[in-house]
Amino acid sequence: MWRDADLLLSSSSRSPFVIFTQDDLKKIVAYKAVEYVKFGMVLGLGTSSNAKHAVNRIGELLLQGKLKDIVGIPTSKITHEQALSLGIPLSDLDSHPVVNLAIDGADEVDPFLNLFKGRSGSLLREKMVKNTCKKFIVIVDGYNLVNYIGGVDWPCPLRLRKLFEEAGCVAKLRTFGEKEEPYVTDNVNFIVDLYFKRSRRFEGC
Ligand SMILES: O=C[C@H](O)[C@H](O)[C@H](O)COP(=O)(O)O
Repeated sequence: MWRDADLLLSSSSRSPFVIFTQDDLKKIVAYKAVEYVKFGMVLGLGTSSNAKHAVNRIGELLLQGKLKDIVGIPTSKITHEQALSLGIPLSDLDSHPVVNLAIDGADEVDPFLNLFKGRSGSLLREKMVKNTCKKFIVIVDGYNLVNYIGGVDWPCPLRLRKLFEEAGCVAKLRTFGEKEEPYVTDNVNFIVDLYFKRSRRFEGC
């Protein structure tokens, strides 16, 4: 199945084929997103397999002196620890209530750019950062592209415990390390992994 396969892409008609893994592609879009980071910004640091690469890149640029005077607001404990280990200065929304730019991932993206988020269990802080940021960049890869939100056969974490009790459903609150609650948002700045899109030509390889 193409989603599970390594991707075979040609960077130009003359150069040899290059094999990109799924993780390589996540890194490419994450690095592209980090190009929007400027000196002096307050940054929302997202929590996802894609955003992880963005945080790494921010740390790398800081170390190289190519980025200065930024402060990060992590959206989860795991991102907090990652950023700390990279020497990224951190703060919180109490001290920095306005976030200039947030970079995060998403679980699902439909053709109208509606998003589904929250399966990685860090949604509360993600929501708070998203609601205060001036610019929100969501980085996704081909795994996340769906025809319609909620159509993928994955668990859908909800906080609507009481709403479904009458129907005999029992809600389970998931904790850190699992997936917690979803939300759908739209009208965001959005970078689609173009490399992955192109790779569809190689579907079946
Ligand atoms: O709660 C988690 C966030 O909304 C994540 O951004 C989302 O679950 C995507 O994470 P991943 O890229 O690790 O699947």
